[in-house]
Amino acid sequence: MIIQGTLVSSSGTGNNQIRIENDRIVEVGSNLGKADFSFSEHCLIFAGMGDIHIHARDDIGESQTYKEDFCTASAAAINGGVVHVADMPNNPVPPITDESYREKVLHLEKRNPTIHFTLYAGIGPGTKPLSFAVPYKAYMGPSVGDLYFKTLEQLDETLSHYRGANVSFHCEDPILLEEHAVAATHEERRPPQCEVSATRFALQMIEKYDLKGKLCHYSVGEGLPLIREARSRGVNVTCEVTPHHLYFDQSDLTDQNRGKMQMNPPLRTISDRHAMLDALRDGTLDYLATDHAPHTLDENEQGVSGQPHLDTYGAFVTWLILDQNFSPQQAASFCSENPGNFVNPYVAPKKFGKIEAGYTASLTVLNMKEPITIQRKDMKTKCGWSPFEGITFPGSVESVFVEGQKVR
Ligand SMILES: O=C1C[C@@H](C(=O)O)NC(=O)N1
Repeated sequence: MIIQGTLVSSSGTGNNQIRIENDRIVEVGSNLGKADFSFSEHCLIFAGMGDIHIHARDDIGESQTYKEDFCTASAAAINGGVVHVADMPNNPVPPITDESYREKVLHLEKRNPTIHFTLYAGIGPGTKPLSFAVPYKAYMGPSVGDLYFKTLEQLDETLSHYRGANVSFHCEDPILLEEHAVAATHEERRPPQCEVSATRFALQMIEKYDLKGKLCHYSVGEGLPLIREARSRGVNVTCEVTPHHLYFDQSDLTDQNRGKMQMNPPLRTISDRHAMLDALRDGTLDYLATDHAPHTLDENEQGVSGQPHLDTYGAFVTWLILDQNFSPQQAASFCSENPGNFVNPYVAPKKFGKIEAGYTASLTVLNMKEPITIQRKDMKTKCGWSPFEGITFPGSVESVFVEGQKVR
């Protein structure tokens, strides 16, 4: 199969052709032959985009498949132009923290979703590393589910067994969360200092135990200098940012939308939001990762935290490029290459993130001249709603290729 159009990588953009055999890219060049699919100059072709922080809620124990499952998450991802995801372990009973991880992999294989899922294993009080390499997730304090630490000392003790591991941190300090538990609003119960304090501690842990660290859904401007400083000393840390922390802030909150707009960490100030946009531009933040957290609208109204975002990933990227002055090359870094680099140690023989010979033939094609108004009826996520309903993004997903197949 030959695909032709404007190819985007982190280093440049140009009209070119891609030759695909089975599920692999075998050649990129200008004269490969007659194209099977040719995309207009309004379209940008990216290496398949990856969302490395999602909650598919589908597990071997008590899962919550009334909200989502691997197949509906996969359909939502394709709708949003996402070709691989990494799934979080905070499902109810028991969250996967041990060798039962293998059973979850078998369960996933049985479901047979179209796109690739990388699975995180949880780290909780007293857990030990698995006997094979996986990415881990540590909830520093309570969020959704029971997998979390009550004190940072407990986290330190547990992490001492995970030397050298790949650990993603949910940065909210449990003691400070406790201290603010009686405040009036969700934002006040989870104030910025919870995240800043947890950031400081996570960075110490990453350095102390030589971890490959990642900070999840980063939201506070005040924490960014800590991350930059740690990196300048060689601390191995990368960071995610979500669409909600880039698009919404506390000035968007109304009495009517508080339920839908509740998540952990919460929406911050407008200056935090601008700091996140700037930090994504300057490379302090490495991944557009959604924290796709499907709950039913009723649950959100009752105070459950999290928003679904997979369906709207690609359209949101067109907003970053066309309305927020990100270059397509920057988007290729934080949507395709960096997520690919994160999962590639775990997905062999697949290889995500670039349009180059040897990589998996998964592509995301965005149409930069075809605006889309987000509507509930178009969502594929099982929870069936989007925080962006009624909002028009300036472009949309034109086409998606997953491992050599055109799926959209
Ligand atoms: O950390 C998290 C977890 C997520 C969920 O629903 O699992 N929802 C959130 O808002 N934040």
